[in-house]
Amino acid sequence: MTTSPGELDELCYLSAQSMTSLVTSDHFKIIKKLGEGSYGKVMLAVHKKRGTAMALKFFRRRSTSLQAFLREYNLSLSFCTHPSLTRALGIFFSTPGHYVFAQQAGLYGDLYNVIVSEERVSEECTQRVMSQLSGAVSHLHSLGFVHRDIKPENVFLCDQACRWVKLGDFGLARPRGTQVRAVWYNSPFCVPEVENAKRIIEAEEEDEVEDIWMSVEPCLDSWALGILVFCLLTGCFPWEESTSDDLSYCAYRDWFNKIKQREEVSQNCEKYGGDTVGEEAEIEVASQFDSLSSLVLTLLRQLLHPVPWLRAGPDEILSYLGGPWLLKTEKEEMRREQEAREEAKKMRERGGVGKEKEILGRRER
Ligand SMILES: Nc1ncnc2c1ncn2[C@@H]1O[C@H](COP(=O)(O)OP(=O)(O)OP(=O)(O)O)[C@@H](O)[C@H]1O
Repeated sequence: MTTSPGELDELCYLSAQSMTSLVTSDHFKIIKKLGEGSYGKVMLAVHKKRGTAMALKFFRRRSTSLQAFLREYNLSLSFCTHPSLTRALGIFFSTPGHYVFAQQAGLYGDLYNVIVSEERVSEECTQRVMSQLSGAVSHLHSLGFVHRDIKPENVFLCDQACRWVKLGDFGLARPRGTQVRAVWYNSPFCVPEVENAKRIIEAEEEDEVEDIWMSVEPCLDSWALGILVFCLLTGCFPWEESTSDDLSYCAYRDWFNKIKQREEVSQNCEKYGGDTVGEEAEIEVASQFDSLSSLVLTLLRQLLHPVPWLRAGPDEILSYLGGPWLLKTEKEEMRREQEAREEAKKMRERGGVGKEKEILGRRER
């Protein structure tokens, strides 16, 4: 089923008729602030009659249009039915200063905190998160929407170990095919196809402004998922901005193009006969990807394809789960070996000699 923009507009029109004004404290006990954004803040609250905990999202009326508020609320309420999407709870109202709606609350912070607080998120945890996000984003895409703002701050945690995460913040989500002004911003999450918009910002100073328009397409989300995989595995960004001004991005793009060329040559050899290029020297990976396995590099080349219409969809991630995403460093190998030895020693001391070989064997596998 593909949702037409008209359906969401209709829901917004209907909900606008039943918007009520409330005094928040009459109905909710505010527990604490969960976070804030440019639009306002998000508070953890308990509904006084129902006793249930929920996130109340407050949008300043001064800076938020009613239409934008209702669009985010209705999208979250009616289309975010996947377990890894943050769903609205059917409660929305206004106060003199804010528009407010209630949403499922993630009680364990967001993915940004996980990335900055841990030296490195384990590959198991990365894969757990990415498999859930793959499903959530595919679900949104199947309904005809593109999220357009996937980043660690918008992935909320329902437990400490990221066994259940939820993508939230649908403020920028739009139906596929919507024409929007291309806006460049200084972040690796910003796709390379808006690089021209950066030139516009530069030209603005000289008053030569002509807007560039682009179509909202699912490949915007694929790019963000690729960047997120990299952030989780390495704890840092692959580059500062996805433009020709950024040396690290250029190094990635050069590596990408070399691999592509070699693949094309070898496909032609297979098709038309001739020498294969298997014995050629290995193409050196851009240095920021040094610690990643060839498996995850192949996935990243699909998601972070510089040409938007050749980018893979979010469901591509599923084909790469289960295998290694990180190269094992010598140090890690030694740590594992040491752990196995200690575990085996403990077993010996407890008299479980038979198990010792099993442990060492299991570790070596
Ligand atoms: N449903 C929720 N459950 C738990 N925490 C939430 C929830 N919604 C938002 N938060 C927290 O509040 C923060 C800000 O909310 P939100 O993601 O909606 O705005 P933002 O994208 O950071 O703001 P901006 O609009 O400026 O980009 C989040 O990073 C998260 O930590």
